[in-house]
Amino acid sequence: MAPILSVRDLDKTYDGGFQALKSVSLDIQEGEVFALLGPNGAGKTTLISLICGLVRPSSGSILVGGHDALKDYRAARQLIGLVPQEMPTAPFEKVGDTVAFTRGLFGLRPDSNLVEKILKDLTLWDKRDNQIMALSGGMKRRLLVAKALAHEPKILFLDEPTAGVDVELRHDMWRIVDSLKERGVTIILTTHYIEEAEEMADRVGVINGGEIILVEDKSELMRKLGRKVLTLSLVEPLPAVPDALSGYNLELEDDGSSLTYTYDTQAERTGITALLTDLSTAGVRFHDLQTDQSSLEDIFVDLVKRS
Ligand SMILES: Nc1ncnc2c1ncn2[C@@H]1O[C@H](COP(=O)(O)OP(=O)(O)OP(=O)(O)O)[C@@H](O)[C@H]1O
Repeated sequence: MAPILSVRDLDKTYDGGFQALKSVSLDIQEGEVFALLGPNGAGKTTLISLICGLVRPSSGSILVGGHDALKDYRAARQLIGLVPQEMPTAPFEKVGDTVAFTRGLFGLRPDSNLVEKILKDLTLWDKRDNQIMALSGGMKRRLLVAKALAHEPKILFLDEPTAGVDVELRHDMWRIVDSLKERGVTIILTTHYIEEAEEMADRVGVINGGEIILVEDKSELMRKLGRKVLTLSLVEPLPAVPDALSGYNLELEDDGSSLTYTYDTQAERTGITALLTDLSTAGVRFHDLQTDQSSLEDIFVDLVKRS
């Protein structure tokens, strides 16, 4: 199936001469949740702004649902909902009105049933007659989602949806994303929270210095994440790994005083029980042991450093 969003060789150099994006290519499939991770200034907002038509690319192409985002801007933009980080609307406007108005901006007929449904889904229905300024921070975040959904987009961009919010609202937002995904909405979110990508994404992309340095299925990343290291502090240092233990993925460290065993937590058998038995048979004694797990965060930090 053709991707719902296709970005090719996208470059963006801002007026001052700063190159914020370098030859970015990315395909997003319909219905997937894609998390774009990157440190501050990596180019995440620039990429979203280009796709949403808020900023013009220096070169490259963007196809949204088959429409050229530059030549056929209106058709492309109609398919996109954008949830920005900040509330840009007037504080005196009423919650229900602002959602209805946003729909109108896309040239669509008023649809009070749809507005009601969106507000109910986002638990804002009770607040429909409140002014925006009377909403809590969490409600304002939900209103941003409601506004972005008012024209029934097929693709929803969430720019840092849970930056600076409490745990409860973060989980709320995850549930909202889940229910949108169930309805077939394609979701692209930027986040600094690796945990968020782990929780929600089908695929993860990492951007750094304006370049996409990795795009991978989350399950594949989780497989890497599943690596664990068992470190045994030995009673007597060893000059080499005993031959009897050569079948294990073992390494000697700290001048032979610790032995590390790397294993896959997702594997059916970790091999730990057998290893401990074989260590005992080989007369290798230890006085302490610990396990460490590489997190997606470690992988991310490592990738960004290397690039
Ligand atoms: N209008 C602009 N003019 C010049 N440079 C800009 C402009 N907008 C962004 N930049 C620069 O482009 C780079 C990428 O910025 P961008 O906002 O896309 O990063 P980001 O990944 O979204 O960062 P953050 O996580 O901090 O939001 C930064 O170095 C930024 O200073």
